[in-house]
Amino acid sequence: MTKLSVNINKIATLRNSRGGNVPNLLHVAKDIQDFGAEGITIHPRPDERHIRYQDARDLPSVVHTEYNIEGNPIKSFMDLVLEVKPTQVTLVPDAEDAITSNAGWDTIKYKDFLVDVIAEFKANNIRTSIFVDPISKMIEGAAETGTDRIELYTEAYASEFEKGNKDGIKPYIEAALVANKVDLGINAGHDLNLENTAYFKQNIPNLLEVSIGHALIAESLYLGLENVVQMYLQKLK
Ligand SMILES: CC(=O)[C@@H](O)[C@H](O)COP(=O)(O)O
Ligand SMILES: NCC(=O)COP(=O)(O)O
Repeated sequence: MTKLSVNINKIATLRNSRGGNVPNLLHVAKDIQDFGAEGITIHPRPDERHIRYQDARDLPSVVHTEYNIEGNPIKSFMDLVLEVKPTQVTLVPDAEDAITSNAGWDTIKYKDFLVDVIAEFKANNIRTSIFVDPISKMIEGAAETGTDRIELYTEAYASEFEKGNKDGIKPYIEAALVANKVDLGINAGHDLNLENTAYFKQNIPNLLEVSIGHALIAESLYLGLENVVQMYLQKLK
């Protein structure tokens, strides 16, 4: 069984573009869970361009499934996560000015740093996951940090899949086999969508969770537009 955690960053992007509270992030998070999703993911960035730190504090009032907070463990992020105490924290080594996450951790170079950060979160009963590329030695390095899980960075898979190359899954299968061997739980995410998610799931042994945001929100617009346009036409009769 693979859990779906919906990343709601893009709902906050849309809300922030007008300065008001439409769409209402808490309402959307509540609906997503009512519709069956098993988790809510957010990735507050230091510039708060989408999720604000206050959103992270407000969401526990409605999130009754798994609450996953992703981000680079700079001091303000660590303080926030330790205050909010989500189900899971996913550590992502993204630069402050990155448009989106664009690489996994070098778990060998940053081992000592990761060991300390992970120990602090685990001491506070927060499950830990670290974002990694599908490279065997990075998975083995992840196991040395004490993390509970890894999140496989799926951008490369998604981009190969879009080109029609299903072999893009191969490094992920190898990485998953290593993770299984060293007893790390496996999550995955980034650019997963309605086209490529099933094939990924079918091929990755013991995939515990996927977090999906950008495509899922875009697909919700595509699939919901006809209904809403028809509803407006009714109003205008
Ligand atoms: C780690 C990861 O892949 C996601 O958190 C993704 O980076 C979403 O963040 P943005 O919505 O800011 O692109
Ligand atoms: N961890 C990945 C995530 O939360 C969503 O990534 P994306 O679907 O927005 O690319």
